[in-house]
Amino acid sequence: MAVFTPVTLDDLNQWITQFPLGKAVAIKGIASGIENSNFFITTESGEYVLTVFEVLTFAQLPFYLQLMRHLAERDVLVPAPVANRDGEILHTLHGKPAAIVSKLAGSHQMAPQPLHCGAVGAMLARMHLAAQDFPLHQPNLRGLDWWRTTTPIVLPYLSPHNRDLLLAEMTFQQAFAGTDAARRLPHGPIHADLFRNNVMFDGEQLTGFFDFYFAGCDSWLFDLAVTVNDWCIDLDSGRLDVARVRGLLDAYHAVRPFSADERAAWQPMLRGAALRFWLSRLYDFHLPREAEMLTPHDPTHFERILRDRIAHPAPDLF
Ligand SMILES: Nc1ncnc2c1ncn2[C@@H]1O[C@H](COP(=O)(O)OP(=O)(O)O)[C@@H](O)[C@H]1O
Ligand SMILES: N[C@@H](CCOP(=O)(O)O)C(=O)O
Repeated sequence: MAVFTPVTLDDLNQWITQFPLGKAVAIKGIASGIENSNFFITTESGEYVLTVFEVLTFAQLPFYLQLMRHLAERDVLVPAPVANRDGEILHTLHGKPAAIVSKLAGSHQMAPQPLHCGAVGAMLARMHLAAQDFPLHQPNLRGLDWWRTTTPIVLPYLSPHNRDLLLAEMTFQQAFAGTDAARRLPHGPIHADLFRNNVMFDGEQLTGFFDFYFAGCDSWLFDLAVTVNDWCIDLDSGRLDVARVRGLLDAYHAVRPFSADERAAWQPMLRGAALRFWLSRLYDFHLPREAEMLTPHDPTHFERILRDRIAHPAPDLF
């Protein structure tokens, strides 16, 4: 379980008086997160999610919370931040930034079919379009600059075989980022972590995207590559499942058609998206933070995906 900052029902009841939510009746730590301390809370007015932010700062958080509010107001299915009586959505709990958001119905779809992938692709395209006029800017904090900083930190922990892979892929990605096609890619606010465990489904109905705390401005295609690398693969091998890839890409394309530049950038982008999570998992695995209980994600999963994307071309964008 990853609860870095414990919050008791008494703590919560003293704090929640500033919200129009009534008295808190239950609080339960959520085991599955790895970045923040998350809790399901029940109040007299319903069920919500409380997040105490462990890494992101007061200065960075308005981007994420305002983005969620912006999207929710435009009928993109995301948790809506709850404002206190002064209209504020970013708060302080135990000296750390904290927020309450609405709880999405349903559960994760961990065995997605092409139909589920289509629902995710269509909602992702709607999200990209709806965020176009979002006025705040923050870079993708897990983008190329972060890859450059993190590579030398994790390198000493790697086998020679993996060291070669990481260095070669960094060279490839930096060259790709310098091309005109890469610079021309349409971009804007992206989710940047849209894995199966960050989407809720109620049966076959998508009920929402959540966990926007890796969001930032980057190419829309990068967001798509992150999503395809999780939703459309066989989890054991990391290989792409063509029917699910087609379901996701075709549904996205129907809402927001791809450009020729995006088609040209698709294969490098899938590799870059695999590299990003290989790096973060390597970092978390070899340099873990203290937590009450913490289960780091397996880095070899994304090493396999990266090797596969290098060895086998993915289905074309359209
Ligand atoms: N708004 C929400 N509605 C419903 N469940 C949520 C919501 N936010 C988080 N959760 C639940 O909490 C779990 C952990 O949240 P997550 O945002 O992934 O944590 P972290 O940011 O620490 O990685 C999710 O897998 C989900 O089950
Ligand atoms: N999706 C990332 C890690 C982010 O954790 P999350 O639980 O907040 O999605 C990964 O799988 O490495």
